[in-house]
Amino acid sequence: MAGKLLNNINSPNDLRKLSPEELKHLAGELRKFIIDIVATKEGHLGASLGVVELTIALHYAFNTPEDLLVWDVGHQAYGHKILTGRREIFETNRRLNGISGFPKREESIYDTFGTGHSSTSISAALGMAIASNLKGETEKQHIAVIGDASIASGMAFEGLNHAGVSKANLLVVLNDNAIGIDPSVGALKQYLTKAKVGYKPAQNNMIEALNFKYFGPVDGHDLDSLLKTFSELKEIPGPKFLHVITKKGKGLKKAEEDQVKYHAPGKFQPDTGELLPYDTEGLPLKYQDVFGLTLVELAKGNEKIIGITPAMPTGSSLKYMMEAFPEKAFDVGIAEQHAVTLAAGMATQGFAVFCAIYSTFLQRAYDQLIHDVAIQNLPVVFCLDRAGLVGEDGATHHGIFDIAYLRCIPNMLIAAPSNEVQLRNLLYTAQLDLKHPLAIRYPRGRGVKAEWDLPFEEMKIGKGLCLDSGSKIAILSIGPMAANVSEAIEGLDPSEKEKVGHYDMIFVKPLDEKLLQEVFRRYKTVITVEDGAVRGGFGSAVLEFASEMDFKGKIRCLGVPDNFIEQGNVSELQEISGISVQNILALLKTLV
Ligand SMILES: Cc1ncc(C[n+]2csc(CCOP(=O)(O)OP(=O)(O)O)c2C)c(N)n1
Ligand SMILES: CC(=O)[C@@H](O)[C@H](O)COP(=O)(O)O
Ligand SMILES: [Mg+2]
Repeated sequence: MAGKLLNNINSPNDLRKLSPEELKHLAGELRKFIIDIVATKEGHLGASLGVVELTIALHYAFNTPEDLLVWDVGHQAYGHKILTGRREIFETNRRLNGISGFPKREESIYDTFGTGHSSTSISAALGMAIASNLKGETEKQHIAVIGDASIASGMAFEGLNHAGVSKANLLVVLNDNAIGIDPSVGALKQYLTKAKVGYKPAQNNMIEALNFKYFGPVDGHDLDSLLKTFSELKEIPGPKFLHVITKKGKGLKKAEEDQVKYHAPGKFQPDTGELLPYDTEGLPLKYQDVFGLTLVELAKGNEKIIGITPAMPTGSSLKYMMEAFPEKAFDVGIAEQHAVTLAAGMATQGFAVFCAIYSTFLQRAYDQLIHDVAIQNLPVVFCLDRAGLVGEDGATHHGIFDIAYLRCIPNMLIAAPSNEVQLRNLLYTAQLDLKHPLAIRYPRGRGVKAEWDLPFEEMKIGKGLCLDSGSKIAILSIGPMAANVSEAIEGLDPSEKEKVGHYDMIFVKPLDEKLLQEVFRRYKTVITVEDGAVRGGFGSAVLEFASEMDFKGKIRCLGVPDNFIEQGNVSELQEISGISVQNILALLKTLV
């Protein structure tokens, strides 16, 4: 499927044998190859299309893998993967047992640093550059490629601040396409926009103020000028910064026109970019939309409601609130730490703040959760989207640690709805008169109910539900695992079924101790099922309480095991983790 030139590129050495004219043809072939594969296998499209020329120029001009190239986030590194020996296996991208959708050290020597979360590249490349100095490798080049949304994050600035007073041989390449997943936000974006249109960077350059030598802006689709610039930059020691202007989705008209949609568009026609029709008729709504639409509904009746998202308005569906109440909904950019403390600040002033963050990205703001929210017992509501196994994004993105990392924080309440109606009612309850911080975790993808927008009902904090009572085994599920458990029970024979009770606990903290005491009295065997890390998670909470109660029966905890789970679809990953319907059914069969 690859074009004639690309077919012969098995490493950057092959690339370096081509003439500048051939490199331009290669760019066309590489772009087509990415489009053809992503069109059928899905994945992140726009970012990789935007850096085709930049990728070729970097590998051509620098001596990779001796020179160390670090990609920020890594969703734009498809071209890099294809040019560094993974062309033949690129169709396994993001699949079970295939290659990762992000750079990964164990996958290739060209992947110098594992990524997935943003804004780490400057610190990582600086670390490598300082290490090279210590080892006396003075010729080595270190390059961080970072996007305009990712560089606005605090961590990137921590890296720049340090690099500016170092002797590190570091080149920061800013890939500025003026968009993240959604349009970039903030004062830095305004500054970069001015720099592009001839603002006098020499007099007023914030990058130079940080002791970097500033170059650019250059057209990131002009291979000749990229090659010339890189060959000059190689000769300049110390921290350098190159501002490159690119277009996200470059080369596929539809992707250029709708950059948000084509960040990761799903399946499409490779020649036209037309999205393949996907019939959603009769399917339940996505959890994210239940969150986004419910928040708007609640905000209509409660003027104290505020919404915050760090850079994921579309992914979290906070966009609905941003459209309906622009003055009360904030996209703060890739700034999870700021988002949490901003929410805390607003909460001190009596607002009902809903901070929508993907579970995996909240990891960034752990101290803020403890220091700024929980110690002050501020009633911020954390809407943790993408909790559980997320699928094809893999180990960097699974939202599996939240229960364990939140459960140990005093004052923190943790809920996990098992369906959309519960999610709505939890959101409703959260804005009534919340006394503590509350995390509501829900999964990626669609819910389970045909009807989701039923009238609101207040939920009792810390109250679980008995879905089925039995005589021998109690299964305690949390969140969306209720559906797997119910289906597994359905797979039992009627005589087996009556032995199994099922409890949808809804709250991890506080646990429904009254319900648990009843369970411990009634059953000899208890199974807990969760879609998060089994160590320290919901099952551990039940074990702790069982020990306090001196429960004499057996407890089995099912959840994501103590190793990192790679990419695959969610069903495959649930099976590997031992929490699929089949896994639960098989266990029940052995126990009844
Ligand atoms: C810490 C963190 N927060 C949020 C995300 C989700 N995310 C992935 S890519 C992206 C936008 C990145 O934009 P930019 O750096 O401009 O790169 P581009 O996509 O334009 O190439 C975001 C918000 C993430 N990966 N990591
Ligand atoms: C690279 C990255 O972090 C995001 O693009 C992420 O893949 C989005 O995930 P969702 O598809 O679940 O919104
Ligand atoms: Mg960008």
